[in-house]
Amino acid sequence: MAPILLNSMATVTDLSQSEFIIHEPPLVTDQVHVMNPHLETMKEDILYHFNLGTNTHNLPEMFGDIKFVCVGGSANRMKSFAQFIHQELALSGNIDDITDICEGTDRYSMYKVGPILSISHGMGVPSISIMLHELIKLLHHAHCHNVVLFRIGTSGGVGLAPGTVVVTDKAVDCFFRPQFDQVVLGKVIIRSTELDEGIFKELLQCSSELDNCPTVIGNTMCTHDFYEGQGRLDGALCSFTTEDKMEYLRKAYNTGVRNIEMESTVFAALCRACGLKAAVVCVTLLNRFDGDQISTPHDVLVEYQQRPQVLVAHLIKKRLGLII
Ligand SMILES: O=P(O)(O)O[C@H]1O[C@H](CO)[C@@H](O)[C@H]1O
Ligand SMILES: O=c1cc[nH]c(=O)[nH]1
Repeated sequence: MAPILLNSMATVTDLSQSEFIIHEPPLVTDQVHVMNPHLETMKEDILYHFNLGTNTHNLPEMFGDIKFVCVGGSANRMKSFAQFIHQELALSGNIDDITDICEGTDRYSMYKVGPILSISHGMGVPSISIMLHELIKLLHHAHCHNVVLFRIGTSGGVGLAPGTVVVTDKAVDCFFRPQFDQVVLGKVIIRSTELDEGIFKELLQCSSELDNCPTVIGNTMCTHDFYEGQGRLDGALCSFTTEDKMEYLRKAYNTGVRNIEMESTVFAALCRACGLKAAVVCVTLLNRFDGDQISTPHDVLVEYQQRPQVLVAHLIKKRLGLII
């Protein structure tokens, strides 16, 4: 059956017309678009996994000034990013006083430093997807505008030296398609994963102003698994040969894929569908043509993980007029 186009305000009845529905996003504007008419009828919205809510918290007062949101898998990374950006912006106060806004739940951690929100999202599409639904509603309830989102993460490199930062051009699925498929009421909704060209070019320019931050623009493949799903030979299961793996990686490389991680497609799709500008900035921990195990010493991995943070912090400081 041919795909049909679904605009953002289509009703559920439209879903019965096709197995495959391509979701048309709104134009990116300065507003956060929540694409859900049901929200307007709710007396209260409980952001359960953040332990926040519209009746229990003054979201505009708490978050109304947010301009940048940085997300990454690990709670510790996002805490250190909050402390790092606090120092970079030379804000007053002690970095040890930056507390987890979501401390009432252990699902995600959230830190606010001036106009920057730093949030952990766990591993994989379902985990970041839940976080993003609540984050986008939070930004909406807080009346935020002109917000840019960054995923600052780690990845496996495809034909790149370990430690290279990849700024994502297109987030692609494991068939190398720039799309995210969401099953809704038993039907597949296809959403575009195109990212904002302006921001990834700005990030590339920022990288050229930094020492020790080798950066390329490339496609990022998002998988639903770290082991077999990323063509690793070292999982508890493996159903393919070394040659099969190499052929898949070569195919990926030839379509423009330069790194592999586990959240970029849904991140790009949800941000785009809600009119938010976004960028994916992930460092490579290894070159997958050379192996599967991450055997790099811990201190080197820590330094690699800081590269996306340094790059995004540089862009934020430029945008805030703190450096020219
Ligand atoms: O570095 P983070 O953000 O955790 O992301 C990457 O690392 C995890 C796998 O180790 C996956 O979630 C992958 O996307
Ligand atoms: O190979 C890697 C490394 C980090 N994260 C991934 O998803 N894959």
